[in-house]
Amino acid sequence: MEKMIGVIGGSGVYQIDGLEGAEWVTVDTPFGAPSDQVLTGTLHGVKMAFLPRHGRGHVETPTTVPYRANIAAMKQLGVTDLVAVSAVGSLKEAYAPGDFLIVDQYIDRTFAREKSFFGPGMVGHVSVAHPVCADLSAACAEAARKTGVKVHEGGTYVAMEGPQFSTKAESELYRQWGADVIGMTGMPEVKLAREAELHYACVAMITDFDCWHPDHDAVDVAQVVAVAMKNASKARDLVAALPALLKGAAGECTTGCTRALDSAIMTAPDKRSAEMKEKLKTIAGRVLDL
Ligand SMILES: CSC[C@H]1O[C@H](OP(=O)(O)O)[C@H](O)[C@@H]1O
Ligand SMILES: Nc1ncnc2[nH]cnc12
Repeated sequence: MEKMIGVIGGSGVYQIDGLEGAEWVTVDTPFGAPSDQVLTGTLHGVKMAFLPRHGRGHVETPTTVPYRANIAAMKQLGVTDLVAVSAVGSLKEAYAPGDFLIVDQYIDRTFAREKSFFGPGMVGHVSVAHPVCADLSAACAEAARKTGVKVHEGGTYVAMEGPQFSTKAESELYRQWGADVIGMTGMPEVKLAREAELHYACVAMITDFDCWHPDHDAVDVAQVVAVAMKNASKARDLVAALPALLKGAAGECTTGCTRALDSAIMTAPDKRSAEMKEKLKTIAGRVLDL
């Protein structure tokens, strides 16, 4: 299978540069329309697809981002490796605004989102014990280092519902849990990417110390946006460095991302709904007898 790199851009990252044959394409999926059109093209000989998570102009809230449609659209276009870029707050003194952190664990505190492609008539359970692709994450760390930013490899992302920022008590609680950064969109994106058997990595761009910090009375959107805008050019440089690091055929990884569905589906073959089979053709066709 040919490798295709997908990028989901977060706050401040609404486009990527330098694509050959760049074209915004409309994609429809059985899970609805994604946040926006998808920018497709080729970068240094590798096929690319870029989707702004909140839509161009930042229209979708963290709750209304159509996570399932976004992942399904990437899968339909042939994306094999998906890199998520997200603005986050820091929960530790050592992670300063302007630094990048390559996420390797999550705590899911979201509660108002569709979190699975599966459902009645096709019940499926994948493992997210190791939620990101270790190989793609290592490539992202390498690409990030090439841009000159300070990179932290590995860290836990608390996904909160939002859209309000945390209370100080919540922020202190997450720090006690040992979490490293906080954002509003990491979940269920990473879970859905696993269900879709994509290699997925998350590049967290630190924009602020959350409200726990003695120098921050509260998180200030103007400051977050200012840092996000400054980080955005580094994020685009990181994306530009990825094709050279990932070139080659798509394939299996040390995490087992492309085998996630091997034993995930519980529903007996004669009880699987025809409607669900049709809906899940692109996501789970590999393991469904279609
Ligand atoms: C502008 S701060 C809050 C907003 O920024 C982050 O979005 P994304 O992860 O898409 O970069 C955060 O999760 C909130 O949605
Ligand atoms: N402090 C914070 N809390 C939640 N999401 C964020 N995104 C950027 N900074 C954040």
